Amino acid sequence: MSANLRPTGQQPTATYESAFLKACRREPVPHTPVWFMRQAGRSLPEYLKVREGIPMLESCMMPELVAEITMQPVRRHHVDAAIYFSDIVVPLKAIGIDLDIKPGVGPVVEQPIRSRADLARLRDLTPEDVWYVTEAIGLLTAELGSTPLIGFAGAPFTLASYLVEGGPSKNHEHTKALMYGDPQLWADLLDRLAEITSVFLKVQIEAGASAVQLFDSWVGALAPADYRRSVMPASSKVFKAVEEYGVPRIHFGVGTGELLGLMGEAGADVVGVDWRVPLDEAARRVGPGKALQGNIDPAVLFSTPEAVEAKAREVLDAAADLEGHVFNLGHGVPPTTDPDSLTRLVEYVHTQTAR
Ligand SMILES: O=C(O)CCc1c2[nH]c(c1CC(=O)O)Cc1[nH]c(c(CC(=O)O)c1CCC(=O)O)Cc1[nH]c(c(CC(=O)O)c1CCC(=O)O)Cc1[nH]c(c(CCC(=O)O)c1CC(=O)O)C2
Repeated sequence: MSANLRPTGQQPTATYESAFLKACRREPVPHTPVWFMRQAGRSLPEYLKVREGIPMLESCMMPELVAEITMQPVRRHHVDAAIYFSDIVVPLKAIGIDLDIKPGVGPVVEQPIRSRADLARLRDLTPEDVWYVTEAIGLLTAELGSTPLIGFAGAPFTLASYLVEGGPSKNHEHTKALMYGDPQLWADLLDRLAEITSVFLKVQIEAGASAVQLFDSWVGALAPADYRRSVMPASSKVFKAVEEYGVPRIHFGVGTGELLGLMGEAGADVVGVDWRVPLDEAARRVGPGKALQGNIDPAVLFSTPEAVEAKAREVLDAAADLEGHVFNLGHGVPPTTDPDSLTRLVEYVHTQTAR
């Protein structure tokens, strides 16, 4: 069993009692926990140094390197959780999809998936396909001590968008064309992706991840009725598949103000909110029984320290009456962020909320 779960009748572990996991469980916390999406990576000079000459997807398959990169922001910023260094397309690469992450572009799929025959290329993922994940998390849990590790995966809609478009897309035309034009093929594609994603998350939890985040980055492109009909069944399937582990499940997307209630309903314990909706209003939309994560605008990090503090104060004030709050940005750390602004932000939130 994962070291992070509370075995019945035994003393809870220090990880279980961490501020991050307590906030996810909506229990009282010693301070508001903080971590940042994309906290590892290009904003850190130490990352650029160890990644030199190693392509992104290759680096994700090198356990020692993954563990080192995952630890870097924990050491530097004193965040309350680590996030496993990987990418949402890693499980697709692991089952043999011909994709690459092109610098300055993002994930690119050589032959997009648009027909029933294409669907056959999405075979099951096995734990052996991602042996490096199990190995890296083994190294990490030893080094992290009581700091929890968050595992993550891309949600079926966002993965489908990359597969159907063949790369990053603004308007998701091919994806939506398939969703509206061939609902059965679409449902089968999302179901396939839900299976793959479920295995990928299970591998991370069984290796020692204390929480998981399902990124549906691009689902904000949909109206609520389409989300409910065409996406929610697959996302729910993923959350259900990992329910038995009892670790908090976080769900996040960008521009999802109109979907927050449904994303919670899909099976999340914690709903991630981008910067467009204040957290008190987000809590109203999500309803009781869920913690929230977010939601300072990442662009504010390029402003003065005083402006960052003022925005952080605004976020904390809006979060004052939440059942549980995990402080984060409203999306990932931009690659050119000054890392000192993140270190200062963590310290600010910790001191402002120390109880
Ligand atoms: O714009 C696009 O559609 C392409 C985005 C893109 C992806 N992987 C990518 C890129 C290229 C790039 O970032 O330049 C390629 C990618 N993924 C990653 C990196 C490292 C970095 O950001 O500097 C990079 C850049 C690679 C490089 O160093 O050259 C790592 C990554 N992706 C992701 C995560 C999980 C997290 O955010 O914490 C993490 C781990 C971060 C960590 O350990 O702290 C998640 C991810 N990857 C991806 C998405 C989809 C949407 C999005 O990026 O906004 C998402 C989910 C999200 O951020 O909402 C796809």
